[in-house]
Amino acid sequence: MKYIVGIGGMTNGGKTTLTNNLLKVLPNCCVIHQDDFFKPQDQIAVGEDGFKQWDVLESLDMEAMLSTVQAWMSSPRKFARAHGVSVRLDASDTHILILEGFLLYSYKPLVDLYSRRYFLTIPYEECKWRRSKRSYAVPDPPGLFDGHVWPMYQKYKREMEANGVEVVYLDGMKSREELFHQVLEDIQNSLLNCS
Ligand SMILES: Nc1ncnc2c1ncn2[C@@H]1O[C@H](COP(=O)(O)OP(=O)(O)OP(=O)(O)O)[C@@H](O)[C@H]1O
Ligand SMILES: NC(=O)c1ccc[n+]([C@@H]2O[C@H](CO)[C@@H](O)[C@H]2O)c1
Ligand SMILES: [Mg+2]
Repeated sequence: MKYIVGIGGMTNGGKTTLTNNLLKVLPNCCVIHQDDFFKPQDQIAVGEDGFKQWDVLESLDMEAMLSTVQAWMSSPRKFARAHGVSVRLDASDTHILILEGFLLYSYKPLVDLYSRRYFLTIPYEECKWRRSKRSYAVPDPPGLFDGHVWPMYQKYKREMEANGVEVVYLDGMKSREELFHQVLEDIQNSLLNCS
């Protein structure tokens, strides 16, 4: 069985942390990070607001991300081997793929491929605080969070809800451990229901 999990949601919600914890324990589990598909800086549009528009879908090479997902779908075993993931030879033959990123549910060709879509959220103040402590490959210019990051987050979330995309909301204020156990248990239950 092939099982695709989305760990999506807002910037600094804890997506990468949760994903890395799940990867340590889930068998036959590969990962694709959406952040690896950002276009080069010179291809990022500058908005009327003067900010580079990093937080829009057009700043990501989603076709390339989709191709990578399709490569996993056509042969999870080969994909795992190529990415250094050890494959267990047990009877169930379940293969899991985690897609991790901030705009997972806004690109139509991917939306229906998920078996389960998680969406991490934290309050505005916490998000702004966590983000201010981070250093990205391209540092945030002053005002980017309120001028671009937060409004784009709200816009895409509104669209996702309007489109009726079903997600499991996760409270990113819970501890790392609690989130890990909650999601692991949920994935295990959902896998049992699928098989
Ligand atoms: N459950 C948690 N409670 C408190 N802090 C957390 C929790 N999970 C992650 N963090 C911290 O919050 C910050 C963001 O975490 P992480 O990088 O996992 O988020 P992300 O959603 O992947 O963010 P990005 O938008 O940069 O991809 C990090 O400093 C991390 O250590
Ligand atoms: N990874 C990058 O190239 C990059 C560059 C500039 C900004 N970002 C930020 O990453 C977040 C998603 O994880 C988004 O909010 C981007 O602003 C990433
Ligand atoms: Mg991350």
